Amino acid sequence: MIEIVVEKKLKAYKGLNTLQISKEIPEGAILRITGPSGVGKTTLLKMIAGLATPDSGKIIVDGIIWFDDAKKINLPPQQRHIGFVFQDYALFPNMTVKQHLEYATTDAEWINRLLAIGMLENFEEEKPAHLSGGQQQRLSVLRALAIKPKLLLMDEPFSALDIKTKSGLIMQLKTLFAELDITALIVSHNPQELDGISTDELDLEQ
Ligand SMILES: Nc1ncnc2c1ncn2[C@@H]1O[C@H](COP(=O)(O)OP(=O)(O)OP(=O)(O)O)[C@@H](O)[C@H]1O
Repeated sequence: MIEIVVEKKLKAYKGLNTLQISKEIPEGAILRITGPSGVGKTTLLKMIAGLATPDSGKIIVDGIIWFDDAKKINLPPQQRHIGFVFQDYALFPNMTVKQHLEYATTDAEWINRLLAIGMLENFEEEKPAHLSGGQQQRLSVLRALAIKPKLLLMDEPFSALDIKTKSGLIMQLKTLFAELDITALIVSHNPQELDGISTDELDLEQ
């Protein structure tokens, strides 16, 4: 169970906007996060990952306090064991596809399974510059999964994929999430994209 009650002032088109979130997310949930551009979807994921700091509130995951401003607790990102798929992929330019995954895990069998899920088996020696946008995006998803996170944060993770590739990948992820007990928070603009996989929705209004 993830309990989030946070506030953060964000720069807005006109002045400041306060992002207010209050949400309980059960273990194993697949939460779709929606809302207009600039409302704070990425900022929410970053606050959960420990990459941005709320102005006030609490983030409690499985009974462990990750953030509590009153108690002055703010767990560093590396202690949160989160998988993060960044909107801009954030790949390492000098690492091959395989090295991205080896950086996260030493389990060769797991790496091979991930490469198959991402349809990147024939590209394992390539660096990001030699991959298509969709291949780069799939690599960023695989890298986030490589550590077998209990919590996976994905920021528009399918935006560069064609419909067929996307639905194939989503179905494989659904199986994997259940197998690994992953709770996933997915920012998605496309209304139909997560049909049949998402279990809950958080709509951030402006
Ligand atoms: N650390 C920060 N402190 C204050 N404001 C911030 C911070 N980080 C981002 N912002 C501002 O908060 C707003 C929300 O940004 P964010 O990237 O979270 O939006 P988003 O909902 O993910 O948008 P998009 O759908 O366009 O990706 C932006 O106006 C941004 O400039």
